[in-house]
Amino acid sequence: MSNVIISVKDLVKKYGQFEAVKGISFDVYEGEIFGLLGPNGAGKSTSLEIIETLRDKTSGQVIVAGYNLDTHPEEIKKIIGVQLQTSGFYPGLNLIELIGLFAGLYNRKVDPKELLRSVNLEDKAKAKFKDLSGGQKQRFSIATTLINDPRIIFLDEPTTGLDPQARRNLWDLIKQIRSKGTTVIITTHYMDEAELLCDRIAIIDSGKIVALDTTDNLIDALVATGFERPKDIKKANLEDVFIQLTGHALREQ
Ligand SMILES: Nc1ncnc2c1ncn2[C@@H]1O[C@H](COP(=O)(O)OP(=O)(O)OP(=O)(O)O)[C@@H](O)[C@H]1O
Repeated sequence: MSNVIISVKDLVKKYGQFEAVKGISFDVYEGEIFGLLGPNGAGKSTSLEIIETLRDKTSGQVIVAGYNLDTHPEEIKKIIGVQLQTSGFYPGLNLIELIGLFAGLYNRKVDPKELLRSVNLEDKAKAKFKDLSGGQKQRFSIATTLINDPRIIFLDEPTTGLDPQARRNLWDLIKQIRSKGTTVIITTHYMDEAELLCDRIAIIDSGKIVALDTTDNLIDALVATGFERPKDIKKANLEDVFIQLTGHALREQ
């Protein structure tokens, strides 16, 4: 049986009279990639930001790695990595300088070259953040979540706006991070991404969890209701064509 690393019970968040999160409960196991899926406004970011200690909750209980959010938020901060909006990075600094800045904030010593190598950006060490491509920016922002050697990282829609190669490359990176034992919590609007990447998925709608299981079990449960998809008559789709023609390799433009 896997260890529970995050336990959320009856979490409620009200913004004034509006209840954005309506009493959700879920556990995340150590070492898994856990997906939060839901339409815009479902309450995904609110829930994540509460667990990340960045937003106050209205009620409920959150335990992260044995630490209660109410009493030990500082301990939680030390063991998590949070992907910041890339707009928050100083655009004119190069990647080595930015890593130095973050390492200082965390009071950590890191080898910037090693960190950049882990996200396949060693060639860009001297490049300014603003001169990176969209995919490179995302990889760099994931690198910054790893600076404090966290046990859990939180990724909020990490592949939005990326091209197919860059998305696949990012999926590989996320799997690689998990293979080292790091727990990953990710929000996404992309079903293919959730299906490929996540061990388990919680589907959130209007502040409630409407389903929580492995992708396989969720699909099997739907099929068991008699649901049948219109038959795919072609064995490939346009994305397959695109990848076949333009290659799998990551673009470093
Ligand atoms: N600071 C705030 N004040 C008032 N209402 C808020 C605030 N932040 C979020 N909300 C509302 O709470 C609800 C949940 O928002 P949240 O950002 O958590 O959703 P989400 O599932 O992350 O959506 P998205 O996929 O669009 O990021 C929305 O209806 C939103 O308008």
